[in-house]
Order: sequence, then structure tokens, then C-alpha cells
Amino acid sequence: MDNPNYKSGFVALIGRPNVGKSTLLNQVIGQKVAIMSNVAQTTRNKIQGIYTSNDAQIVFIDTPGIHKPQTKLGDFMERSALSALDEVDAILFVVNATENKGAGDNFIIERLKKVHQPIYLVINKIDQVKPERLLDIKAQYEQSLDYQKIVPISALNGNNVDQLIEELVNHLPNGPQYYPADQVSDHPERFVVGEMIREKVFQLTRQEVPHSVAIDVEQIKRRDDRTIDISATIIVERPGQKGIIIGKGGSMLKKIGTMAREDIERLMGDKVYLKLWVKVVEGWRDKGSMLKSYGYRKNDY
Ligand SMILES: Nc1nc2c(ncn2[C@@H]2O[C@H](COP(=O)(O)OP(=O)(O)OP(=O)(O)O)[C@@H](O)[C@H]2O)c(=O)[nH]1
Repeated sequence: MDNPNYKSGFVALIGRPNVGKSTLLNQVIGQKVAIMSNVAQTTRNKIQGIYTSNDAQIVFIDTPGIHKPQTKLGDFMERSALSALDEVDAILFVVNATENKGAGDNFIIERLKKVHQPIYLVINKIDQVKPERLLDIKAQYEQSLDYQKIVPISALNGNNVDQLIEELVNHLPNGPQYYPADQVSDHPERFVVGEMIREKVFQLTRQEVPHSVAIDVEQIKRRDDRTIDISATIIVERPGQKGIIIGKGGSMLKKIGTMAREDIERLMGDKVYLKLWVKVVEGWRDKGSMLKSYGYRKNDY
């Protein structure tokens, strides 16, 4: 424990929506802590995943995709992403090897020009591209910033992820182990449980329900026999979305509940009873005061 050479630090994950930040985090931590979905911009809070080994601890800050704000929620997300950069020891700028550098990446690059922390360019999804393509994408980014290192990876199958971690650890300062070794996230259970439910809503309803869904986890109660009672409300913006989520005779809600419960049980290691409700709150994304009550805390930025 009292290793004077122990390394530790905070690392921010930055990148356009859908480039694979959550997948990378899950690959590194080896446990499901960040929501994964094909629907863009689903990572709404700063989720800290914590990697701990005998030599080092890395606290990852999984920032929301930086994008142009259109609603109060978007504005909130962007501020939270940018403020994270002031506190970190390194930044992982994750890009997608299957897509050319675009306006979204340039937007991020402009922001990153202002920071002084070392920036690693992580080219993800290399399992989907040919070597020539990788060279091409490297060339597109190379001159844009003064990168500490360019690391191609596949977050999905883990290719080169160990090398990325090794590289990061080598450049982290000496420091304490901030969190116990068995802690993978400092977020309250409520948040993680909410994310798991939201993930199932996206997975099962696909395009039909856009990302204007919030989950309010009202109760997590442990009983003496170690079972856990959870009640949560799925909040949508329109009655039509409520109908889709409930499904014929409640079939969709049942499916969402079953799949979310299985994930939550895996995370918590105990039997879970999950009760779900669906509620319409029109325009909740534009109601600043309500963001707070749905888990987007003011002190997150
Ligand atoms: N083939 C392949 N797919 C990947 C890889 N990494 C991520 N994906 C897929 O890309 C999609 C988006 O991944 P996420 O991890 O949710 O992306 P994200 O950057 O966290 O997205 P936001 O939360 O929207 O910011 C998912 O369908 C992943 O399975 C990879 O290395 N290879």
C-alpha cells in the first residue's frame, strides 16, 4: 500500500457522440458502468470509472459528447464536459477510424487547443478499417494538435487497449490510491441503476423514442434477506412515447423491466425486484429547474 512509486491521476474521455467512449471505459474497467447505445449523446453525466492495479489508479471522467447546445440540457452537458478538462492529468481524445475528421471533431480540437494537459489521440474502431485507412485517418489528425501520442485501438475487442493504459500510467504523476480497489464508480447507485434502465429503453425502442427520456429512480431499498426493491419512473416528453414504452398490453415495459433487472442484479450481486412506471412531462428538457430533480446536479459543473 505504501508504495512511493504509486501512480494516480484523473483522465478525461473526450470525443464526438458514438465514437466509443463508453465502450472503452467498460473494456478498461471490465464492468458495466457507462451506458452504451447506438443512439447518439446518451452519456449525460460525468461518469467516473476507476481502473486500479498494483502500480496505479486511473480515475476516468467520461464526459458527454461535446456538441452545439440546442436546449438547456445540451447547454448543461457542454459546460460539464468542458469544465472537466481543467481538473485532469491527461485527456483521451477519442475518434472514429471509420469516419473522416468532421465539423464535430474540429469543434473539439478548437477547444482542446486551449488546454495544457497532455492529449492522447485514440483512434477507435480499428477492427473495422484496413491499414491504409488507418494511415489516412492518422494523417487527417496528426497536425491538428500537439499530441502526446497517437494510439489506434479497438475498444470493442480490446485490441491495443492494454498498451494505451500502460502509456497513460507511465505519464501519470506519483500519487495516492484515491479510491478503494473494488470501487469502479463514485456515482451513487441511483444513477447507475437509472442509466441501466435508460439503456434498455433505447435498445428496445430504437428510433421510435428519441433521447428525450429521463429516469427517476425513486427508491432503492435493501431488505434483510439481501433482496433489493427498486422503483423508478421513465419520464418522456409526449404521450405517444409513453404508449410505445408501455407497448401492447404492457409487453414493452415488461421487457424493459426484465432486461434492466438482469443487468442491475449482475451489478449488485443480489436479487432485485424492479417496479417501473411511465410518466409524461412535456418539455422536461427545457425546464432548467427540473434537471436537478432528475439527477443532473448543479454541482456537476
Ligand atoms: N466495431 C466497433 N464498434 C465499436 C467500437 N467501440 C465502440 N463501438 C460501437 O460504437 C457504438 C457507440 O459506442 P459508445 O461506447 O456508446 O459511444 P460513446 O462515445 O460513449 O457515445 P456517447 O455516449 O453518445 O457519447 C456502439 O454500438 C459500440 O458497440 C470498436 O472498437 N469497434
